[in-house]
Amino acid sequence: MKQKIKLHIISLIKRLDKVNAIEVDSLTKQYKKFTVVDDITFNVNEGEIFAFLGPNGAGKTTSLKILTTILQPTSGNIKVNGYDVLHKKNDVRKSIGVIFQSNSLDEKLTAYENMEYHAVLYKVPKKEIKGRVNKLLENVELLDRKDDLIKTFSGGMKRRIEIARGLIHTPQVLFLDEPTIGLDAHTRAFLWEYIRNLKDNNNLTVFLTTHNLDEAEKIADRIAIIDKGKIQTIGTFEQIKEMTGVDTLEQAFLKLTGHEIRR
Ligand SMILES: Nc1ncnc2c1ncn2[C@@H]1O[C@H](COP(=O)(O)OP(=O)(O)OP(=O)(O)O)[C@@H](O)[C@H]1O
Repeated sequence: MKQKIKLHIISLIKRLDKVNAIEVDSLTKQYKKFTVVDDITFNVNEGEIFAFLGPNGAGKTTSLKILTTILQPTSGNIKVNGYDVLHKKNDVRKSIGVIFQSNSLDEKLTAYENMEYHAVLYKVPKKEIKGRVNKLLENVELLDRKDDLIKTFSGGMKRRIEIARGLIHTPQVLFLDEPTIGLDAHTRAFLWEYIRNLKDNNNLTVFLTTHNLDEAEKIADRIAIIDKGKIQTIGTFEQIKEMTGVDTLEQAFLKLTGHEIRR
């Protein structure tokens, strides 16, 4: 309850002060002498879908891990939902949902049990758990499979469960690392629509990484093109096309980086 009130107050302050959901100032991450993320600065507005578009090894996952408090930056100031990621780790964690590339579901538990376990971890009030789990399973069209073991699910179904699970504690910002990688066209389209609906209906802020040009174009409000740890440009699809004087995101990427996104 206390946490709910706190989140509500922060959301009100944000609206009054127009505080960004994510603020990144001069973020750098180095491993020994190798700079993986190179002095990047950007903001994400509340209720915005923001995509980090770049090839393998560009530094997308590393950035996402820093924003979600899993990795420490070498330098830079980062705030998520108004909380500093270095000094207010727990507050950041409570206010976000994170879905990683690899499956993190327990294969030996049912869909319902996986969701319930997560709800307990995130201290969702006991009497609200059943309702929330069922609603989210319904939203991802898997309510009829709630008592089936995860090991019997397809890759696309698992991804839908993971996203639903990431929303169980009603986070304000959802982080998705390559949300539709390896999925068939139908599941991809379903998830794109689902993510857009979350933004439209719940004012959820979404930060996603992708190397899929189509994905960035279809669902992102703004796109940051990242290559070799550096942000090359940030803007809407239309702005990026205009800035680069080309017709597609693929051509814009080539023009900005000098190489294709798939190397
Ligand atoms: N612990 C580590 N030690 C050294 N180098 C690392 C470490 N983690 C990542 N890297 C390197 O940092 C670079 C960026 O990796 P990152 O995973 O952030 O890229 P990415 O854009 O998310 O690509 P992908 O989609 O392939 O994950 C890569 O060259 C990777 O090898």
